[in-house]
Amino acid sequence: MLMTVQDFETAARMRIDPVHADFIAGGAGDEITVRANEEAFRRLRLLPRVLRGSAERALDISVLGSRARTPVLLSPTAFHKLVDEEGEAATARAAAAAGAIMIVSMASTVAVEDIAAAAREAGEHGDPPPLWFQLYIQPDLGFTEALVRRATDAGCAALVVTVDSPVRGAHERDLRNGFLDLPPGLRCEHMVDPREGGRVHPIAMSPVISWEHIDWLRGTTSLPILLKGALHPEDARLAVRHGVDGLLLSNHGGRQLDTVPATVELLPEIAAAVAGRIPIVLDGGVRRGTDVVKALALGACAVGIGRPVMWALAAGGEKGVRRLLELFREELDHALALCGASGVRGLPPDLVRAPAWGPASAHTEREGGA
Ligand SMILES: Cc1cc2nc3c(=O)[nH]c(=O)nc-3n(C[C@H](O)[C@H](O)[C@H](O)COP(=O)(O)O)c2cc1C
Ligand SMILES: CCCCCCC(=O)C(=O)O
Repeated sequence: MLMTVQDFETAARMRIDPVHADFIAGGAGDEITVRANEEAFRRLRLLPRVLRGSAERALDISVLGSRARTPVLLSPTAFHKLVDEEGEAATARAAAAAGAIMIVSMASTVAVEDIAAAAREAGEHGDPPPLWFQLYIQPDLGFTEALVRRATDAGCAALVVTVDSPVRGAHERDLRNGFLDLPPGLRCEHMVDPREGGRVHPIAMSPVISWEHIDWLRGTTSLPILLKGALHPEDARLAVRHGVDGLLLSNHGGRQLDTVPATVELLPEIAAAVAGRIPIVLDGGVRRGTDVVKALALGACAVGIGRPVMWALAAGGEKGVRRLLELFREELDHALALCGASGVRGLPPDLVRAPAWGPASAHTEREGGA
């Protein structure tokens, strides 16, 4: 029975090519940050209040004009057709049914128009939250602008610009496995260039992308823009100054620069830097309802999940992702009830106790003896 995120991973591994499982699980370098994300959540403690709960908890959110029935959104992940023949269309149907925002990856194997159609189909009897679109700004700005227009026309309600990838992270598992390209028959649908008779461009990750490009994008679109992957508080302040509407506080699930801190560890500092001027969504290592509570109490308005969605899709297709999102909902509601909270909004930071991070705890660990 699929009762935890770990169960989905175990089930997925029984069904998919180990090379693809490595692509999903893996990170950059020694994968120190991959592990740090989950470990940081485990180290945090919840300190509940008593005699103040409510019969039902409100889990709905509204962020940058997008309303959702859950604060757990689907972070952008590439190549869903690697693990399911319907790929991102199946994921979108599950997200729409759960009332969850899905961020469509620029590197998706289904086109945004078809993903949007799938979401509408599943949300037919309700009102599904809109999709958001993730973008790597390409040095070819004409191509980038056309893609932004395409995502906008498809109904995407926000742009998530990934800025932690001036070059691609060193995914050593993929290098060892020789997994350097998509298998025949699959392609990044958004990289098909109509100007060049349908040639498929590689996604450029370019170190020349700068704040000027963010200014350019700001002038090109009226959609809300979130930056994904800014980790330094000074960059968070700069984002506000450059007219960015929100942050997706993310270290790319440990797949870009290895040894950067866990995102939840950075959250209080980033929240202080933006001081409520723009909303913060956090991803990286969110595996439990209690993790969601911790992130929201420390200043995020929502959280994203990456690998769990890929495992669920691989384990059970659309039904698998539906079950995963239901599981997060059940766990979140349960954790909130136990915390004496009436919903996901306005959770106070004193709900979370953090051990001393940094040199003091490192010293204690050494003394404990390894
Ligand atoms: C298989 C995989 C593919 C990813 N593809 C993208 C992508 O196309 N664009 C992007 O900005 N981030 C991408 N990410 C990073 C996720 O958006 C997210 O930041 C990360 O997975 C969150 O951490 P988690 O996996 O621990 O939940 C990818 C992550 C994984 C695991
Ligand atoms: C060169 C293809 C880039 C796909 C981007 C996928 C991604 O971000 C990841 O972490 O993997």
